[in-house]
Amino acid sequence: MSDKNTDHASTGSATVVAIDGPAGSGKSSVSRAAARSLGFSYQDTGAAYRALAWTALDRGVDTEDPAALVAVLDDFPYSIGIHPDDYFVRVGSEDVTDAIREPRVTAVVSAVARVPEVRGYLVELFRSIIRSSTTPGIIVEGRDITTVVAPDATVRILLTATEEARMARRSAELSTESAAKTAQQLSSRDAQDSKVVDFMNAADGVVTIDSTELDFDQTVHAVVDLVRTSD
Ligand SMILES: Nc1ncnc2c1ncn2[C@@H]1O[C@H](COP(=O)(O)OP(=O)(O)OP(=O)(O)O)[C@@H](O)[C@H]1O
Ligand SMILES: Nc1ccn([C@@H]2O[C@H](COP(=O)(O)O)[C@@H](O)[C@H]2O)c(=O)n1
Repeated sequence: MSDKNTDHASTGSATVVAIDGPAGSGKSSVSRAAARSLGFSYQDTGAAYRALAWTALDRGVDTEDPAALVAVLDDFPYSIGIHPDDYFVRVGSEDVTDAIREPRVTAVVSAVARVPEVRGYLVELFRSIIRSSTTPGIIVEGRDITTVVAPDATVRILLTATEEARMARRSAELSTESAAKTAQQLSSRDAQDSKVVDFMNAADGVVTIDSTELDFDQTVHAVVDLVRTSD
C-alpha cells in the first residue's frame, strides 16, 4: 500500500488537497476558507490562465493564435500569493489581481487554456508552486488538479452544484452585468473548457461534494472534514 504522505513524486511531501469543478461551483472561495481553517496554503490555478490571457491582451497578442500565445510564455513573470490571507496575482511588478477578473479576460481565457503547450507549461509551474509551500498542506483548485496536476494528491474532490445554483450565486455577486448575460457566459465557458478537461465527472478515487443544497459554511466544513478524516 502506498504511503499517502510520501508517494508524491511530482508535488512534494506536504498534504495536497486537489479540488476541481465547473465555473461558479465555489472552488476558490471554499478552498480559501478551508485552507484558512486548516492552516494550509491555497493555490488558485485559474488565476495563471487568466494572467496569461491578460498579458496577451496587454501586448496586443491574438488570443486565437496558439503560436503567439506560446511565445508569450517566454516572458511571463507570473507570481501568486498562496497564503489564504495574502492573495495577490502579479505579472512582473504589475498587480493584476482585479484586472484578471474583468469580462474581457474571462471572454478569452478558455481559448488560452486550450493550447496544449500552455497547459504543459502551467502544470509544471503549478507543481513547483505546490513544492514551494511551507505550510503542512496546500489546497489546489482548478479543472484538472485531481487528474493531471496532482493525481496523487492526499485528498481529491470534485466540487459541484447544479448550473442553476451556480448561476444564481454568480449573478448575486455582480451588479454590473445582467443575470441572463452572467448565466450565458458561465455556461458557455464550461462548454468550451470541458472540451479540454473533464471536470464534470469525478475520476476514480475522487470524492464528489455537491453544494447545491449546502450553504457556504456547510460546504467549507464538508471539505475540512474530508481532509481531517484522511489523516
Ligand atoms: N455552498 C455555497 N452556498 C452559497 N454560495 C456559495 C457556495 N459556495 C460558493 N458560493 C458563492 O458562489 C460564488 C462563486 O464562488 P467561487 O468564485 O468561489 O467559484 P469558482 O468555482 O471559483 O468559480 P470560477 O471557476 O468561475 O472562478 C461566490 O460568491 C461564493 O461565495
Ligand atoms: N486547472 C485549470 C484552471 C483553470 N483553467 C482555465 O482557466 C479559466 C479561468 O479559471 P477560473 O477558475 O478562474 O474561472 C477556466 O475557464 C479555464 O479555461 C483550466 O483550464 N484549468
